[in-house]
Amino acid sequence: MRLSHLVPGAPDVAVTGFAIDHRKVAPGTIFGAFEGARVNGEDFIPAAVEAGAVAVVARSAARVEGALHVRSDEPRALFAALASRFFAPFPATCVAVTGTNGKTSTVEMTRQLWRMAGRHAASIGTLGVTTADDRVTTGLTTPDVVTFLSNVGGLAREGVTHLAFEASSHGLTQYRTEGLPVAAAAFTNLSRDHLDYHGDMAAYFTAKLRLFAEVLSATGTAVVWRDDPQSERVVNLARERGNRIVTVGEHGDDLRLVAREPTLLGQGLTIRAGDADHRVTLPLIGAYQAANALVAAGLVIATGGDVAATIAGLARLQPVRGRLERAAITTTGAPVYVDYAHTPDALEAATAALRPHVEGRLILVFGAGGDRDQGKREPMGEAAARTADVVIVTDDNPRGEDAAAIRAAVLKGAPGAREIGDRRSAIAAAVADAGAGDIVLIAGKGHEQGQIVGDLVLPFDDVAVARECAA
Ligand SMILES: CC(=O)N[C@H]1[C@@H](OP(=O)(O)OP(=O)(O)OC[C@H]2O[C@@H](n3ccc(=O)[nH]c3=O)[C@H](O)[C@@H]2O)O[C@H](CO)[C@@H](O)[C@@H]1O[C@H](C)C(=O)N[C@@H](C)C(=O)N[C@H](CCC(=O)O)C(=O)O
Ligand SMILES: Nc1ncnc2c1ncn2[C@@H]1O[C@H](COP(=O)(O)OP(=O)(O)OP(=O)(O)O)[C@@H](O)[C@H]1O
Ligand SMILES: N[C@H](CCC[C@H](N)C(=O)O)C(=O)O
Ligand SMILES: [Mg+2]
Repeated sequence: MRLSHLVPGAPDVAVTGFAIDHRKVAPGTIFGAFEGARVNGEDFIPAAVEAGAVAVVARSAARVEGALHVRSDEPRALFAALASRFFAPFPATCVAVTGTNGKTSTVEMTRQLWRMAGRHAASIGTLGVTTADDRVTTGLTTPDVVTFLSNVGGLAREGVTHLAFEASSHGLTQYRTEGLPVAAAAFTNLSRDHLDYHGDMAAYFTAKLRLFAEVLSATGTAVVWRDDPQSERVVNLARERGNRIVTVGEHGDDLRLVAREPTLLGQGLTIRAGDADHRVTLPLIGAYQAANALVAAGLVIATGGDVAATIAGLARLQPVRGRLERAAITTTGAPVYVDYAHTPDALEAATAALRPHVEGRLILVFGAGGDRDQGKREPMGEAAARTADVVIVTDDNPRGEDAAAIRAAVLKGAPGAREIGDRRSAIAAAVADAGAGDIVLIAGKGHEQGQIVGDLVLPFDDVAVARECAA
């Protein structure tokens, strides 16, 4: 590709790639220099030019010498638009999911439902880039724009026609997922998280709404979990923009959840679509998993899927890694579940999912991550104390913070809880304590494979540790 094709009036030189990190610049690269939360990318412009950048996308105020300065008031947006032309073509049908909780589950279920319908489908999110036969992790829920667009282009080259991806609030604020046509966008729910980055709930919600205000195609469909109090704003925004709207949930118009009865291994759902009631057994427990399954079905139907076949497909959904995953049974017969709940709302959802199955006590092991929203810690403790019978507060990725201080903040909300900092010891104590009729829930890390302490990632897998402790 030639620079002059991307930027009118630019020199006719070859463009070999895109980078937002000066350390990844090679001769022929277009460098995006952005002001970040930690450092100012504009400081690396001279180094990028030195490494061979042919153009730099940056604010007008930035200084660029020795390469073309492509100016923009919103350089991240312009950079994404140029990069998308370089990495295209993309899968014909792309859909995105935002919301505080449920993004990973929903994109994974969407991918599975498409596959059942014979589509060549993939998902991108916290679990990585997932196709029918492969999964590669990227480290972030929504990878940086270059990683994202190059992966999406790569999937299209492999023959993927249907892509569901997670749009995190960080990703939306930083224009990480721009430049490809988004046929449908889903909203799962809104509750407290990430206020360290966004400041307050209003700014956090505005970041999420960008998906509907700017990223979703003008001709696309908004798929909305209607039981969330904040869904009104999403519906109004979509209406103002003239998007088609598909609402799902007990208050949904298009896929109405009429009844939900927990069974031993799942739940029976009655879903009203149009005039017809469809009954299906979802092989997953918990209201939250039913919610995500309905949003996924909404996305598939919004992009042309058959209504009856899509709903019937819910009966064959496979569990999502690390989301209410049954890891082990203790020697006393107590099931041990692993879940990725890392917000107050998610802890409520995960404990509520298990409660109908508890005959004795619900024993909850969890902590809160370091270098993340400090204000969610006490509410997480409160949610735990309110919904579980026995609470053990432990460590979850302390990162750069003092682990004991994080636990103390959580314990403020759960004064009666036990404190066992070492996560393996905490899991061992819960497993040892569990008797017949009890259930153990280990929350916060789900699929994660490491405990981040300082700059180190120490190998750690809740499922594996639960199995070792239960053996
Ligand atoms: C807070 C946040 O979102 N940070 C991410 C973001 O940083 P930023 O744009 O603010 O960048 P910065 O580090 O200040 O640097 C500014 C610019 O200078 C560049 N740079 C920086 C250093 C250098 O030597 N050379 C250089 O060119 C950077 O590439 C960047 O473009 O862009 C960086 C480059 O892509 C990411 O690595 C970084 O993720 C950090 C590691 C992170 O922990 N992010 C988490 C919080 C995150 O994004 N989480 C979300 C939400 C999770 C969820 O709830 O689902 C996610 O989508 O994963
Ligand atoms: N629809 C939902 N409503 C409430 N809680 C949910 C819902 N879906 C998932 N959860 C809770 O949130 C946890 C994380 O779910 P999931 O990974 O699907 O969300 P996510 O939005 O991708 O999270 P992240 O922000 O980390 O990427 C689950 O393990 C569960 O405890
Ligand atoms: N996407 C979330 C994941 C949190 C997972 C939890 N284990 C933690 O480290 O807090 C975040 O980056 O805030
Ligand atoms: Mg996720």
